[in-house]
Parts: sequence; structure tokens; C-alpha cells
Amino acid sequence: MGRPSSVDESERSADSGLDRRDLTVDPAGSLDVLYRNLRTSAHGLSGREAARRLVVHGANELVRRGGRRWPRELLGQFTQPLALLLMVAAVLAIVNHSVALGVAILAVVVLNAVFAFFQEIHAEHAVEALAAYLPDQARALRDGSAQNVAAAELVPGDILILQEGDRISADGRLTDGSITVDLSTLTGESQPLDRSVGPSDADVPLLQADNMVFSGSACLAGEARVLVTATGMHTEIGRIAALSERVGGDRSPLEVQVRKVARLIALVSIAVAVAFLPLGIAAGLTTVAAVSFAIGLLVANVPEGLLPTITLALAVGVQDLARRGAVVKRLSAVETLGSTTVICTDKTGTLTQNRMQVTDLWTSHGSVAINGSDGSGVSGVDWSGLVAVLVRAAVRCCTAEIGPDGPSGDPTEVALVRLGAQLIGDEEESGIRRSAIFRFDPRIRLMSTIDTDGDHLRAYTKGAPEAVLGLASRIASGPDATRVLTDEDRQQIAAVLDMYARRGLRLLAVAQRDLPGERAIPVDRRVVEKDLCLLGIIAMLDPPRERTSDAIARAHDAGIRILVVTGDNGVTAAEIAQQVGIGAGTGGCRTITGSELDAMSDAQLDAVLEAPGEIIFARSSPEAKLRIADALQSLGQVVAMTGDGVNDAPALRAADIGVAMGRSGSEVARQAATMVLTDDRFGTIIDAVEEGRRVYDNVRKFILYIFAHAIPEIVPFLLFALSGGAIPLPLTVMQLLAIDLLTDTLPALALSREPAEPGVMRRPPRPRSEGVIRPRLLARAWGFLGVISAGLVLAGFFVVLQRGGWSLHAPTGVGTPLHHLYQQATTVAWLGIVSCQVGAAMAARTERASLRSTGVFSNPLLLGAIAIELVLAAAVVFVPFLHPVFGTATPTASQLALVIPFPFVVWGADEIRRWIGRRRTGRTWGLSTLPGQRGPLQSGPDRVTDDRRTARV
Ligand SMILES: Nc1ncnc2c1ncn2[C@@H]1O[C@H](COP(=O)(O)OP(=O)(O)OP(=O)(O)O)[C@@H](O)[C@H]1O
Repeated sequence: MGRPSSVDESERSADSGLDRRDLTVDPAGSLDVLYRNLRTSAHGLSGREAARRLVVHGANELVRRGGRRWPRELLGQFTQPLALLLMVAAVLAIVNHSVALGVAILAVVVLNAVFAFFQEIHAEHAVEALAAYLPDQARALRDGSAQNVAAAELVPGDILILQEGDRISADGRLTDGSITVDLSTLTGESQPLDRSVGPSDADVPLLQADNMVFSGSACLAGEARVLVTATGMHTEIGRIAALSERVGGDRSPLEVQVRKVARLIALVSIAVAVAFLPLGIAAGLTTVAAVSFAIGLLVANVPEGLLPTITLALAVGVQDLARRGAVVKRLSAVETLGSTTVICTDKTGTLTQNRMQVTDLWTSHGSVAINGSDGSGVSGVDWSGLVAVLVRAAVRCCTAEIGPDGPSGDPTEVALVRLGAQLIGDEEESGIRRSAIFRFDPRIRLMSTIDTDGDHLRAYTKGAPEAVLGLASRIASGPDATRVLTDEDRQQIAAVLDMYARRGLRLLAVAQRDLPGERAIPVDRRVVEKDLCLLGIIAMLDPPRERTSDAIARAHDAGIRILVVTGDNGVTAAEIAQQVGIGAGTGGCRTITGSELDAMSDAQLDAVLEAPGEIIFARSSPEAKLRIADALQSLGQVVAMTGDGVNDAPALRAADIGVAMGRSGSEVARQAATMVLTDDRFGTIIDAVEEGRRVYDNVRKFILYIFAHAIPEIVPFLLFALSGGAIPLPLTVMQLLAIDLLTDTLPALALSREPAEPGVMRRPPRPRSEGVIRPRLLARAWGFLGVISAGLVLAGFFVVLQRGGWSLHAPTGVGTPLHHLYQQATTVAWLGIVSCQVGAAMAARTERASLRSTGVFSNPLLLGAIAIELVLAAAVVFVPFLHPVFGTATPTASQLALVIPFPFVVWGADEIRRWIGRRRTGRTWGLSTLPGQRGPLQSGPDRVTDDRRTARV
């Protein structure tokens, strides 16, 4: 990739200092030249200059090139296998002199293609619109201070501040610091790479330059400042990919499955049509008529509209999820969510509020309780004493700040900094400056900083108590005095820690160490984090989020197990878990520590995971998360896993649904996740599961509805063929097509907007292997709704014929005295199918529950669709010029009255069937074995059983 050449000073425009020819600069060369070319400095740009540059350079976004893809995509709809099949049928019809039929079939193909095209566009927009829910933020120097800006507003010349976990949103050259980056989005190589300040090597390709970072990559570790050299489409990722990072492009397993089934049904339809040919001819039809009917049968039964409707249902699900706070990046995630069996959640920020407040301090002088965040309630404490030393050291070991717009940084540190500001005040200690930071590493659970005071170095370390205690050899016995840390001290501290942890408090130990002998600032943290002097313990309260217990109870009802995988200590985590109801059922809740997990073989871990009850994996590492996710998946579980740190990315990718936090999580985690919670609430995961189940159920509902009309369409033809023509054909080919094309489409679509059925979260998760089209669904569509409808339709047909004086073998063809009666009879048969489909649509709305419990009027879209269906049907029956097209004739009032009860019979019969089903299931649910239960992993806690028993609706 060639590098653009630098620009000439004379090309600068008067107002912004940059003109369009400055859009690209050569990032190589010396930094001074680069600053000059970009008319900026190490202090960044002013807000006004950045705004001007934004006008010149445009937003820092990737725009899709070649937006007019639609002619190709629309054309693509016509080359789908089912569309091709229909087109062959149309050609056959025309060749067979049935021009009207051929044209009608082509109309089906065109309408369906246009419909599918718009559904897909809608689906795509729905997924793309999600970007608005997750605006990318960046930190840049503006007007001399670090500010949060929208990544889209970054301009060349900005100084970008990068930290561990940040997504890099522009190309740039490092001016300060060093970082580890993941360039895999650009190079495909997942190996982390180090990038630091340094001169450029002209022979090295730009992407490999080790002083450059690129938009679309991620900062895995370290801290750096970067001079932005290119934004938007001028970045390397902009050049490489003309397309923005599009999501949702994969085909969901549901779609793959339905595609297969649709093809199978198409094959069966071809077979039925071919079989009809000889039967029709034998029954007395002319070859032309027999071919027409065969084609009509084929067309009516090919489920060509099924796939686009499913895509649309998933896309609408994605939109609904986003409104409820869960942004999913793949359409297929919606269906996976519905079959989630285990949620592995972290504690801090997901179950708890991540709003820490220091409640207790402990030093070798004893405990101090702090009742209010302002330090009220603390009396008799000598703030010049040991407690002050402890708090001061903790604050010195923080990177969080309280700026003019409030506190920023890690909530644990914000709590410490706040306490420091309120208890000790702002102490200006001239001459002391921070010389090094060893960031918090979740693997060793420690963080350290080094301050320089003249030529004296002092290190401050804070971290998980056992980590700090493991490195401590002394303890502060007074503000300036220390002594050896004895075994007795350790025992006493262990008791204090246990007491705090039992209250669910989050614990930190703080230590310090003078580094007199060190001249240079150590670069290896192991040199610093040893021989520490323990100053004390800080305990913080991080209360559970509101309504987390409700969410946990809902998860349990839905047969979902909760495993807590936390970096925190087991006792604290167990207390919080108990407060929110984790482990409330059979098997309770057991705690496994990181070291216990490390010592377990894979078989032992499997056994633990298979045992009933819930588990807290305490003091666990990001690697442990990955191992747990893998083990659960190998046991056939569908795993949702939360994570927020950079190191959580592999586990988030490995889980079926990786869940990242939109507010508190790192960008790297958000990129790796399938679902991002914009509100960070645990409850949102459960809402998303419910939404996933609803969407999946709705897909089944409209499949049921579409399949239900097959039997009443086919049976009359069979009757005609098997009677050897003694019974005239109850439906014309055009009438068949009218059902497929006109009347059934909108109700099917509206069924995908059905609200969740009561009890949807009181049944066990759907097994991963379970197909969307199950034998039960087919039995209900064909064997129940279809058979009842066929019976009613034929009854209507015969009653009209019989009342009009028809008998077996009586001729009904054009010109015969019975022809008008025959046309009225087919009209009634056709209206009968439409009416039965209205009943089937109402019946399909629930799988188990009674419609009363969901509310007859709770899906206004469906009611509207049925109204339109009836208007269309009335047109076919009453508009005279449509009569010759469809072979219909205006029925008499008494004939019309025949079909009026049909919807209620079909719907009512299904209500009774469901009622019987509920009674039977109710009895089964009373037993210990639950529907769909396969092993202890699915059993969940006891109350699941109880609630399911009462889940009858
Ligand atoms: N910024 C920090 N500096 C020093 N120690 C910390 C810091 N944050 C957390 N710790 C310590 O490390 C422990 C583990 O923290 P970690 O962030 O890995 O997990 P967590 O936030 O407690 O829980 P979860 O994994 O559920 O979010 C904490 O209990 C605390 O003792």
C-alpha cells in the first residue's frame, strides 16, 4: 500500500489551516515535521479548530461504497431455488395454454421477490441501526485537557489518549508511551503486537510500522498518546474495506433449517403435483386441465415466503432487544438466546451496582466504621495517624480522578479517591510526582504505583488481600513505624477479612515499600511488588442492583442455571449470591476457588458442572472463564457469558452468547461479544432470553399458520381425483393461488409480532438440537387444524351443491344448468378456506396457553391483517369483474352464512385441544421429571419445579 505524500504549506486554506489536499499526510518522518504538516502540537487541537477540521475532513466514519446494490439484490431474489421452481411452473402453464395461470404464477414470483427484498432491506437496516445504540467514544486532548469525544468527531491533528481495553478509532503515530495492540481486524493475525514511540523505517510497510496504530484495532495493554494522521475512509481500514463493519451477515441456524425444510416441502409438492396428473386425467380432466391443476397444487404448496418472513422476524426481534437494552450483533443470536441453559455472570457491575462505597477500614490499631460516603459517623479517629497513612497510600495507588465533570475511572478507585478527598482533603505535596504505574492485573490481582520525591522512590501496592499479604513481610504499627508481620497478625487479619466478607464487602489490602537502593525506576513489577509493608485493609460495599433477585428468580423459572465467575473472594461473592437468590434451589450453591479449579482435571470439572445446584467460581482468572465455557459447551449446554475486561475477550468469543457491558466494559470486550448490554443490568440478559424465546415461538406460529392451509387445499383435489370425477373440483386453480398470494400473507407476517405467550419463561430451555419444525407442529398444522378445515370446507361445498339439487356424476361444466350452482359452491369452499385460516391464525397465536390469557386484542397487527384478508376475500367474491378471473360467483345470504361459524369452529377446537394439553402437562409437571429435562444440568433449583407446576395458564 503506497503512502501518500506530504502536502505543501501553500495549499493551506485561510480558515481552517488545512484544505482538502491535506486530507492525507505521510505519517513517516520526524514527529516535528508531522506536527508541522498537521498544524498541531503535543497539546492537541482547540475545540474550535477540531470543529473546523471536521467540516473539511468529514466524520471519522467508514461509509459504504457503491450504495446502489439494490438492482443486483432484487435480481437475486428471482434466482432463489423456489422462485426458479415457480418460474418453471409458469412457463409450463403458458406452454400448456393456461396463460392466465402462467401470468398469475409470475405475479406470485414478482410480488414475493419484491416483498422478500424489502423484508431483507428492513432486516439489514434494523441491524445497522444498532450502531446508534453503541456510539464509539474516544479520549482526546482538546483545549489542552483530556476530554471524551465521539469517535466520529476525531480529526487529523488530534492527540488521542489510548488505554488498555480501548478500541482505536483513527490511524495515528505514537507520540508518548507504549501499548500492545491487536491488529487482527486489519492483518488477520491475532498475535498481539507492541507499539511504541520511535523513528519510522521507510522500508517497513505502514501496517507493520511499530510506531503506528490503526483504526479498527484494539489496545490490549499499556497507555499511549497518538497523533491522529488519518480518519474515516482515509484510514487503512477505510482503504482495505469499502464496507463499514457490517453485522448480521451470517445465516442463522434457524434459516438454514427452514431453508432445508422449504426445499423438502417443494420436492413433496412436485411429487404430489406429478401424482395428480394421471389421477386427474383418469377422473375425466383434459390433459390441459390436469396439468393446470397440477401446477396450481405445486404453486400453492411451495412455501416461498417463509424465509424472508423469518429473517424479518429475527430482525424485528433485534430491534425490540435493542429497545430493551440488549444490542445483539448477529441475527442468529436472537434464536440462540432463547435456548440459553446456563448464564455465567461476573459479580461486580452485573449483579451489583459497581458503585463502591468504603464502609470499613482496618489497621493494626483496629477497625474504623464509616457510615456515610462523606465520612460522617467517624468520630474519634486521628486523621494524622495510621488510618490517614492507609487512605493516603490507597489514593496514591489510583489512576481514577475527580475532575470538574465528576469522578472518572475504575469504580473501586473512585470510591478511594472520594474517601481521600473527603477525609483528608486536597493535600498539595510539592516535589512528589508519579513515576510509574503497574496497572491492575486481574491475574495477580495487584496494582502498584511508584512516586518520586527528590531521589527517594516509594511504591504503593493495593490488591486482593491474599495477593498483598502473600507479598508482605512487615506491617505498619504507627504512622512512621513498622514491625515484622507475624503469623499471629496473619491470623488476626484473616479473621477480620472473614468478618467483612461475610457482610458481602469487597476487600482491598494496601501496602507500601520504600525503594531506596533503586536509582532507575524499575520496569519489572516483580521488583516492586515484594517485601511489602501492609498498611491496612479497606472494605467497600457494592450493593446488589435493584431487581436482580427478580431477574434471578425469572432465570430459575425458565430453567436457566446461574454460575458466578468472579475475581472477588468466595465469601463475599457467596454473600452477594445469596442476597440475590442464587443457589436458592436444590443443590444450593457451592464455591470453588481459582486454585481449586486449577487443580481439577477436565473430568472432575465436568462432574462438578453436571451436579445439581449453582456454583460460584471465586478468584477466577479470565482463562478460567474460557475453560468453564468450553466445559459447559462440551456438556451440551448453551452458554451466555458476561465479561468486561480485555482478557475476557476469548471467553466471550467462545461462549454461545458473549455478553459485554456497554457502559463499564472495555471496547475490546464489546467487540468480542455477541450482545452488548447498554444498561449493564443482569436483568436485561433475562429479558433478552425471553425475547429470544418469543421470536422463536413466533416463527413456529407463522410456520404453523402457513402449513395449516395445505390440507384443505389438497383434500378437495384428491376427492375429485379419487371419485373419478363424480365429484366436481371444489376449488379452481386461481382460487388456490388467491389464498397463497392474497389472503394468507399479511396474517402470517402479523403472527411474527405476537406478544410472548404467558408461561414462556416458565418452561425449560429448548434443546439446542430441537428443530423449528417438529413433528408436533406438523401434526397440529396438518393433522388437526388442516383436517378440521378440510372437513368444514368440503361440508360447505357439498351443502351448497346438495341444496341446489346436485347429485353424484351430475355435470357442472360451462353451459350446464348446474354451472352457476357449482361456481357458488366453489366460492363457498374458497371462502371456507379463508375463514378457516382466520380461525387458524387465532389458534396459532398460542402454543399452550388459552388466547384469553394473552388477550384476544393483544396483537392489533393481526386483527388488522385479518380485516384486510376479509376485505380482499369480499372483493374476490362480490366484485363482478373478478368473478371470471377466479371462477367465483356471488353466494346467497344462506350460503354465506354457512362459512361464518368456520373460524370459530377451528379456533374453538384448538382452544379445547390446548386445554386438554394443559391439563395433561399439568399432571406431568407435577412429577419430578420436567418436560425437556435430560439431566441434572437442566433440573435447576427446586422452585423451578414448583413454579412450573403452577405454570398452567
Ligand atoms: N483497581 C484495583 N486495584 C487493586 N486491586 C483491585 C482493583 N480492582 C479490584 N481489585 C482487587 O482484585 C479483586 C478481584 O478484582 P476483579 O476486578 O478481578 O474482580 P471483581 O471486579 O471483584 O469481580 P468480577 O470478576 O465479578 O467483576 C478484588 O476483589 C479486589 O480485591
